[in-house]
Amino acid sequence: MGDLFIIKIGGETINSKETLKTCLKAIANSGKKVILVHGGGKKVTELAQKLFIPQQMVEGRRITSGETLELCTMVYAGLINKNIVAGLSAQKLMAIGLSGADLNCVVSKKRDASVINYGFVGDVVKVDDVVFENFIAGNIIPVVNSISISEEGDLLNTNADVMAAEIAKAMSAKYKTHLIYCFERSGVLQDITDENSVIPVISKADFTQMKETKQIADGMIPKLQTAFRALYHGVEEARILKSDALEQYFNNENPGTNISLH
Ligand SMILES: Nc1ncnc2c1ncn2[C@@H]1O[C@H](COP(=O)(O)OP(=O)(O)O)[C@@H](O)[C@H]1O
Ligand SMILES: CC(=O)N[C@@H](CCC(=O)OP(=O)(O)O)C(=O)O
Repeated sequence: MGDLFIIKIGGETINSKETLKTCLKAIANSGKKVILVHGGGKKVTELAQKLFIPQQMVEGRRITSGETLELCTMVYAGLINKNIVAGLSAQKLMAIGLSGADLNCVVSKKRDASVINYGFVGDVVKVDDVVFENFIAGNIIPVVNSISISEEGDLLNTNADVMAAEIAKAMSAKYKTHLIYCFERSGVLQDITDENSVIPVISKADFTQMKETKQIADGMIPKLQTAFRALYHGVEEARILKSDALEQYFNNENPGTNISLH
């Protein structure tokens, strides 16, 4: 079985031209098969502020009104997605930008509103592995944003970590999949104020305990939840690291935090 790297880049990475370029360069230099997944939540939050559209996040997930969904679609599936495709093109790589709606590649179901009403937020129910396989086989890097589509054809906002993990799960029947979350910190930190407190390996029990003590919070919650789920469903490796360290990762230097089922 060949290796496939599902690399997810988040808000801070996307907002910094330099960091984004470093990341894309590391992908190009690696010569590996890659699916790139991105969010961009911070850009949406910034723009929403300018447009006076109030925003609310619950455990790292955005409560998405109709107006916010429009903004998310414009930002994730438009500006950010095309910038990344252009950045890969600058590295002489062929890339195609995809939302879940394109070729119906990631189908989701609107979240049940009975406990918390998240609005137009979708949980992934189906990933079309053949669509991704065809691009990869043609040496084309799929660049997937966090807009998905429901069975009824409605666009929905999906957390980008969820998108990445679900794609990794779906591809693990054919590849040894590696789920790599790149973000702005050095890994999962024992103490959020201390960049040197990276936890090299985190287990489910550690996560549960650190969530309780609030040492792990906000956007780190979906990253770890989805990573454990992915490992449980056949993904070979899940790791959280600083975006600048992607090259070190490809050089087998084990930067950041390895997520372990045990
Ligand atoms: N223990 C922790 N270690 C590292 N980051 C943490 C931790 N707990 C909470 N976080 C927060 O999680 C954030 C990452 O989530 P998020 O902002 O959604 O990133 P991204 O946009 O890259 O997905 C970090 O910026 C940090 O503020
Ligand atoms: C439902 C939900 O929370 N969707 C996310 C999608 C973007 C995202 O996940 O962006 P980052 O990876 O940069 O955080 C949001 O709108 O913030």
